[in-house]
Amino acid sequence: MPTAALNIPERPANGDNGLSRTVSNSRHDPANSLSTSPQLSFHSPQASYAGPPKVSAKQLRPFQSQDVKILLLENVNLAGQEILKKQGYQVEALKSSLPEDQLIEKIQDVNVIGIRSKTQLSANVLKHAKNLIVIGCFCIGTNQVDLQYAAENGIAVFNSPFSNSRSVAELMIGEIITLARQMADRSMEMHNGVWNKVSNGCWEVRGKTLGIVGYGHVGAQLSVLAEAMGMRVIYYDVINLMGLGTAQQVPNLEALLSGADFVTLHVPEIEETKNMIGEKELSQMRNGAYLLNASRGSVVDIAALIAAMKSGKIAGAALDVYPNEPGKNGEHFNSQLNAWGEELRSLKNLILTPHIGGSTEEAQSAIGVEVADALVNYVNFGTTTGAVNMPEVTLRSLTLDEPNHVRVIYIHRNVPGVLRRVNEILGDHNVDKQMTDSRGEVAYLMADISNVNVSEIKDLYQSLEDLGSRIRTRVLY
Ligand SMILES: NC(=O)c1ccc[n+]([C@@H]2O[C@H](COP(=O)([O-])OP(=O)(O)OC[C@H]3O[C@@H](n4cnc5c(N)ncnc54)[C@H](O)[C@@H]3O)[C@@H](O)[C@H]2O)c1
Ligand SMILES: O=C(O)[C@H](O)COP(=O)(O)O
Repeated sequence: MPTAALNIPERPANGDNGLSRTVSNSRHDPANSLSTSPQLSFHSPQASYAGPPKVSAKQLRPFQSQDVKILLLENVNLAGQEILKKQGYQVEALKSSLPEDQLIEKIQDVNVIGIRSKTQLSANVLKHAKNLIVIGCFCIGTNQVDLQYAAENGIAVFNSPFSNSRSVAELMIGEIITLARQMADRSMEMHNGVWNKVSNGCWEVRGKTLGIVGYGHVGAQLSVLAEAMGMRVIYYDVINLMGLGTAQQVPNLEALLSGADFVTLHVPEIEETKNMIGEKELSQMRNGAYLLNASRGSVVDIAALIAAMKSGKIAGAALDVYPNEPGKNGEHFNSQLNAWGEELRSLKNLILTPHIGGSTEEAQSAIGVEVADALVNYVNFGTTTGAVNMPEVTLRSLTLDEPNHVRVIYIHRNVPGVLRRVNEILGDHNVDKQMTDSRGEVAYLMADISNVNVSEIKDLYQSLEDLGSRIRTRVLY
């Protein structure tokens, strides 16, 4: 009987139309569908994600809240954890990331996973995540997730695009002055009981030129702060952007490198930015210039940087990110992790920080709330606003005076003829509203349909599932 496989119950004997008991949520295997609440229970929306007050908004439930399993890794902020727990979801929160074998074991069981920059959600890991519907990156970068694989398998990915930008920019300002005054070395010497008062090679930053590579959220914040300290700002970006204040865009990377006293990197990790700063680029920098990297470890060829610092070409550097980073606090940063580890640590006027650019109380709680809200909205309503790998689709809420409505979500391959076939299926019902959009190979359709009873849901669900274009079908009510 198909109902068993789909976890869609038969119409109950009490005459209830059964909508409260029904859910369909599949990817490729209907056996992975999640079952639903046996009680009819409409909940008032949680304050954390309700947006503007909607007195009669009906909170859709994809399945019983306590059936939703969430795994949070890498010490996701408590503010975010609380939002998810308040929904009644099962939340397991770990402080560290997990090595691939442990991750593969854990991910098989969960519907939602929350990570930060360390956890690698590769295709190899995600192929084991048969119940996963959404990933929350509680950070800015999403390079650690195979976004395309996720989209093609109906897994939405959300991040927090700018909640830690200010924290990173402020750290850069602190580091620029620290490098210019060799402050880290002087402090280290004093910690070792050595008094070493020097002015040789120490500078004010006023009047110096800051070169920003990547003028996005972080770069633009930094630009404003640097000008306030009397620095001149130039920037290089692959797109034309209006400079803030008197900052000036330069036409290429070489112009930036040769024109700046301090070069700071704020680009994403993509193919084009891999080893973007290597031997050649370091040689194009001014003699005695400084390099700062708080973007991703893959952007700088560190062996080349070590050579440039040893030769005196580069007077100082600040690194917050590394090609290989420890998975948790207390692990060692040494040559076993990165071949040049010990050599790097021995250099003078080099600030090494453990990927703390976004690690402030302000940034972490803002990120926690933003990403947790996005996850709740996706799980409960199917809303993809802000998703980084899916078309952005939302519909106004269903209301409490629409008890027999359901929301159909259909993620499908973006091929000709699908909408016609989907609408033939939905057309047997009253389609109140519908929105569809595509992004690359994947399309996302959301439709609210009315006057539905349970047997119709089962048929509707199965008909959508049977279409060859289907990636994932969800029915929320
Ligand atoms: N160290 C940390 O804790 C920390 C915190 C936040 C962000 N980050 C990293 O910093 C990166 C930048 O953050 P953001 O919020 O400013 O991102 P963003 O997307 O707002 O800005 C990135 C900018 O880089 C530009 N860009 C892309 N490719 C480029 C190229 N080849 N050459 C020049 N410019 C290029 C883009 O056009 C964009 O303007 C993130 O992707 C993330 O990896 C690190
Ligand atoms: O991408 C980011 O936001 C930063 O790299 C910070 O990552 P984290 O949350 O792992 O510190």
